[in-house]
Amino acid sequence: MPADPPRSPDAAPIAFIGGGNMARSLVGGLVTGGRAPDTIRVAEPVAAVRESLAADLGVRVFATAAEAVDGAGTWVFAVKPQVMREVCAGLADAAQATRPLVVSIAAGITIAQLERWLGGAAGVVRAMPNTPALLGAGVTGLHANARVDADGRAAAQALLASAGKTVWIDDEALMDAVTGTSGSGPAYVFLLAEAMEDAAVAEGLPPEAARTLALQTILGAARMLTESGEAPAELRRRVTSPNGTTQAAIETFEAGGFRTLVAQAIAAATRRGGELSRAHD
Ligand SMILES: NC(=O)C1=CN([C@@H]2O[C@H](COP(=O)(O)OP(=O)(O)OC[C@H]3O[C@@H](n4cnc5c(N)ncnc54)[C@H](O)[C@@H]3O)[C@@H](O)[C@H]2O)C=CC1
Ligand SMILES: O=C(O)[C@@H]1CCC=N1
Repeated sequence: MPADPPRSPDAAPIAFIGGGNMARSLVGGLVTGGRAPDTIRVAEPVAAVRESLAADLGVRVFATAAEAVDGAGTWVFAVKPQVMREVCAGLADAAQATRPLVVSIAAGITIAQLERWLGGAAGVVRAMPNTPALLGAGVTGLHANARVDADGRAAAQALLASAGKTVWIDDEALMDAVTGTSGSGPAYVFLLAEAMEDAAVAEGLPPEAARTLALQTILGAARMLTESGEAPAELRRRVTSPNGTTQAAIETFEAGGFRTLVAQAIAAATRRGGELSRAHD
């Protein structure tokens, strides 16, 4: 039997407001990392989601945010940008009374907005994780306002580190670019997987073989990218024999404007972050 992970029963309670996909990934990472589940309080209005969080992870669940934040020193806002203003307004009195460390993972929503909606003068960390957090293989960009002290920054970093790597971003204006690169980024790789699989089937491969070939290629390439210490361009060069098959494919990608298209896609996602902020102010 493997040893149980170290437990931290004395850890100060942490509250999640919103118990959807990203919250589940982050809470799962915390529990796997050894945080006592009964120190995690999750507010989630959908009963079925609430019950499955409690059953799967052993965390304490509540129907309302006000109940979940009671006694918690860190509040993680994991609701959609559309409802963030209303959710914050409902907690403003409690925020002013208890001055929690606020962590928001909502795309686009700015620290100034969060402070304003919470009644002013809050220590806020804006974080942008991504779904591989579910496997502990995520990456999160983090930006803190000046009201967050070193302990608060360390606490926020530890929280997100349970989901994977963390990167501090000094300029909050760049958080939408983080969203466009890594927050939305897993979907770009999934799209590539779909396209490779479809193309393989179009070349005559059986669907099951096409999926295995495409997915394992992406996994192997991702591991080489992260484990070899080599630059992506160098790894690509080693696959590309002169006048070989890879060269034929890469020339086709380049002629089709692949790099420009990727840049345009990330720019569109980045712009949408700003639009979400303005639309839900
Ligand atoms: N899904 C992703 O890949 C990523 C999402 N995000 C951000 O995370 C946030 C949540 O996204 P998801 O987890 O994907 O959405 P989701 O829809 O799975 O989860 C949001 C949850 O909030 C709950 N909720 C709604 N109103 C509430 C309220 N008043 N109080 C408490 N909970 C309430 C909903 O019932 C839902 O379960 C969004 O702001 C999104 O921008 C950030 C990084 C990546
Ligand atoms: O698509 C979205 O708006 C969210 C934020 C990053 C990933 N999913």
